Amino acid sequence: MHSLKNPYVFVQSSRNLIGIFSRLCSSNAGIPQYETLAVSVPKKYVYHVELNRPNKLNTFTPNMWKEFSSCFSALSDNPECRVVVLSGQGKHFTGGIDLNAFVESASKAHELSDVARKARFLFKMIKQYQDGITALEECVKPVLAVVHNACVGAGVDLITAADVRYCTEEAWFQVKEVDVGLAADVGTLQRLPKVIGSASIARELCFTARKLQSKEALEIGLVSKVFTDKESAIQQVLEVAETIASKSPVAVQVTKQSLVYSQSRPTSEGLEHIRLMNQTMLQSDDLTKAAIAQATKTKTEFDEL
Ligand SMILES: CC/C=C\C=C\CC(=O)SCCNC(=O)CCNC(=O)[C@H](O)C(C)(C)COP(=O)(O)OP(=O)(O)OC[C@H]1O[C@@H](n2cnc3c(N)ncnc32)[C@H](O)[C@@H]1OP(=O)(O)O
Repeated sequence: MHSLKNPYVFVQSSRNLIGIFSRLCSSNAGIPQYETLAVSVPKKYVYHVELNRPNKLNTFTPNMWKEFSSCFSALSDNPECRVVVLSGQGKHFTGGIDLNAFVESASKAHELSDVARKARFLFKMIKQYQDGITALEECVKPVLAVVHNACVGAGVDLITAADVRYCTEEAWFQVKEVDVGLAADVGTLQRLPKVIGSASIARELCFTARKLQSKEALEIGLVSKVFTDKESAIQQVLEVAETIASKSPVAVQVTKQSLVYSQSRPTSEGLEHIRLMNQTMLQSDDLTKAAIAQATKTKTEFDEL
């Protein structure tokens, strides 16, 4: 039926067109665009997310926390994305939270007259910031972080929520929060001890806010590898990402989900979780395809997930 003769059809098709048009405007050939993050696709199935406030040392603004949530949630759902490489543009990986923006946001709480209202305001703000970091952990695709130069404060919160960390020789890390009068509250205190497997070193780093150089970061297991410079780091980490992307997305994504689920739970609960996952996933075509490819020493392609 001609849409002009039927107002309902006309309204619906206009809405569809507006939806398509606004999606086209907000994306670059299907790649979502953000104000504080630059997203590109350097290899098939490999997405590269860069902190993109180089003139401000990639410091975190209120919008950046929100964009972490939207970006990593979108990548988690995007079947064309199998692995994410995370790095920073400009001189440093990140100088941590934008202290000017932070003071401005926190001072809004002081404008409220009552302690309960102030507390509720700050509770919501901290939750939103926490959600931005947790989005990396909740993204079912592996996130490989590449740190160059400074990774301060919120930067450590961010990378400890990633799956694998790499850095350059000049990189350094600092759990800076106590120096700015804060107990870190968006993930470092919870994740760093698990990531490095040493409560003693984690506590020392958090209490003293001392700088941790790349060599020591490698020794304590904060990073998997140290590269000479950023360019070679990105190039080689993209190759790691490509290897991961060539494998069954079912196998890789369920592996991440099981690792994340199990990291803070008893082994028996982790085993039950993977049992429940694999009662379904073992029926996937990927298992047969991968097994045949292994047995016949051939390559195979897996459908998008
Ligand atoms: C609810 C709370 C949630 C999360 C909380 C997170 C807490 C944190 O992130 S704590 C850590 C906060 N960050 C800092 O304390 C970093 C302090 N800065 C530095 O250590 C250094 O500036 C540097 C990042 C190592 C960079 O050094 P360098 O390359 O030598 O540049 P500078 O000359 O020092 O700085 C250039 C310019 O940037 C300004 N600046 C630096 N860091 C920040 C920041 N975090 N926020 C705002 N502005 C920052 C610095 O003041 C300089 O400004 P000029 O106007 O050019 O002087």
